[in-house]
Amino acid sequence: MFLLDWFYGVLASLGLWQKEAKILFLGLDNAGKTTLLHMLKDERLVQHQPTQHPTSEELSIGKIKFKAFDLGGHQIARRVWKDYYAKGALTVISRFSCQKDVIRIAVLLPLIVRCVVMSHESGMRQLYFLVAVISSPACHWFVIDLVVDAVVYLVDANDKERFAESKKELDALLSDESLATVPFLILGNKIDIPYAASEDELRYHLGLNNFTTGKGKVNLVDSNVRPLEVFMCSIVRKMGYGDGFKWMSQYIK
Ligand SMILES: Nc1nc2c(ncn2[C@@H]2O[C@H](COP(=O)(O)OP(=O)(O)OP(=O)(O)O)[C@@H](O)[C@H]2O)c(=O)[nH]1
Ligand SMILES: [Mg+2]
Repeated sequence: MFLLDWFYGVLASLGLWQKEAKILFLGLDNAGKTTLLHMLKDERLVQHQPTQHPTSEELSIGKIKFKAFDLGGHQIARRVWKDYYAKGALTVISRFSCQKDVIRIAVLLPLIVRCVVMSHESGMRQLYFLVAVISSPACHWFVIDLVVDAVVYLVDANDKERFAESKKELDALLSDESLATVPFLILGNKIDIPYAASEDELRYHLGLNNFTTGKGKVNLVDSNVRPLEVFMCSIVRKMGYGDGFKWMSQYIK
């Protein structure tokens, strides 16, 4: 009971109680994604090796579900980010999940042919997923689970030399059609370090001055505007990210 109360308390304090949120943790290597995930999971500060392979953490008690995908931030790992939010083929697969196998294959076959014809890398990635889905029901459910509710994008606010690199990756995510309506929480991490950038500085360097949608309760339902805000935080000091998650939770359906 103690565990349940504690867990409820953590999620409620982050505004995620009774929500089924699937959240991607993205950002350059060394930004603090894994540290944050484990802080959310068991409030412990753990020193991690750089993440080599995508991992996910799912916690579920009663109606509470919270699933976070921690995708590594180093250059090779960034190549798979898209696999976790791309729509298109993956969405089609999920639509036909409940049908009989024969219908599924009839629908998927033309897609497979299309993937083979597409010679570039993304065609091969889609092909890989299609084959995995057909051959394994488990894989299939894994793919369905990848519809994203929100992106938490972490930036090391102390690593000013990499702001441009971080902006480049962020811009690519923000301009991706698949994420057009997905809320973005930008966390400027490591403000416990004295020379870390200020919030204004970070906004400026990430080119977000005209794109943030406001802290607090801002109704964007009819506006066609994607929720996006910057919050500064220190994960090691357990400060700042709670406000960010509360802000984000109002936009998770
Ligand atoms: N000073 C300070 N260091 C932090 C903070 N959060 C994380 N770190 C440190 O930053 C380093 C990288 O953290 P990780 O969580 O491994 O970073 P990551 O984003 O998962 O990196 P990749 O797995 O390589 O993509 C670790 O040494 C952490 O201890 C913070 O709030 N303040
Ligand atoms: Mg990591």
